[in-house]
Amino acid sequence: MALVGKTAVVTGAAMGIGRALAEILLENGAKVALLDINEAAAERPLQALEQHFGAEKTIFLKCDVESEEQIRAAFKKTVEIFGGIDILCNNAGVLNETSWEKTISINLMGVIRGTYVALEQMNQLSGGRGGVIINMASMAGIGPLLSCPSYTASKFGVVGFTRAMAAASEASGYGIRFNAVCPGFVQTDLITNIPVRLGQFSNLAAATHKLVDVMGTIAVSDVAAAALELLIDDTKNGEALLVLQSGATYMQFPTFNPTQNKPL
Ligand SMILES: NC(=O)C1=CN([C@@H]2O[C@H](COP(=O)(O)OP(=O)(O)OC[C@H]3O[C@@H](n4cnc5c(N)ncnc54)[C@H](O)[C@@H]3O)[C@@H](O)[C@H]2O)C=CC1
Ligand SMILES: CCCCCC(=O)CC\C=C/C=C/C=C/[C@@H](O)[C@@H](O)CCCC(=O)O
Repeated sequence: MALVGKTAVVTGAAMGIGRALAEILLENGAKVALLDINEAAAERPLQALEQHFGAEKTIFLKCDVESEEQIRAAFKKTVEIFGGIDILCNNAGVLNETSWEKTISINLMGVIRGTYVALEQMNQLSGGRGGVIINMASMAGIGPLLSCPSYTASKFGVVGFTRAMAAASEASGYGIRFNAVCPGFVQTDLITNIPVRLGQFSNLAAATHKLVDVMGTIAVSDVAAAALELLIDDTKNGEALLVLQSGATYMQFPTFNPTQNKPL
């Protein structure tokens, strides 16, 4: 899908990966609604984006992805201003093993909430224009990260939800592609103060730091470039794209043959 003239919504867009997603969308000609719970953090980046791409190309909307009401209001405003929604990047996320219910509510339920509300605007079966939904998962959505079981569960959930929605959309004719991005460690605030974020698993902080050292970190622009590939390539649906220092790789998952009741 060519991005020129399209409208995108990015959650968690005030900083980190979300901000980079907004930037690459704008660079490729899309209009972007930046949603975030943290209005103050969005102020400067928004000004910079407005200066660079034009104030008419961006809008900031304060939105907590834990609230279906706030998501619906933000999407409604986006449609009023930009005329529709073609792209949703469900990116907002936290790492907080102490508040594990909040971690699931933001990282997994936030993706599901955002997707279901977006369907009301995007689904071709209900008058929408179709489009693409990108869900920000993690490498921890493919293989478990020992120090953060709840975060891992949330990201496994995001990958599973994305693959199931891709199949549902294809079978039903929503006209929407669904893909997940699965980065390794990325240089953002989320990987600072790791022991505090790990809560009862803080004893495993050293093992996690060692993993960061071994794997290295990637830049937010690497993640945005991988997401761009999934946005523009119309053949990609139900993919989980692993993004590491060595490059991006499409994950292969085991398939199951129900007639033989065994893996293929
Ligand atoms: N940094 C990393 O190493 C990796 C991050 N990810 C994922 O990428 C996504 C973005 O993370 P980063 O940019 O690294 O984190 P970050 O902490 O730099 O940015 C997260 C953004 O989400 C916003 N946010 C948090 N809770 C929210 C809520 N309830 N509603 C709306 N916005 C909310 C924050 O205000 C912030 O602007 C997350 O889903 C994270 O799990 C995935 C793999 C690796
Ligand atoms: C402090 C954690 C930040 C989490 C932010 C992320 O989403 C980054 C995830 C990055 C890497 C995940 C790696 C998972 C690897 C496992 O599947 C396994 O291959 C490694 C097992 C060893 C271990 O868990 O230490």
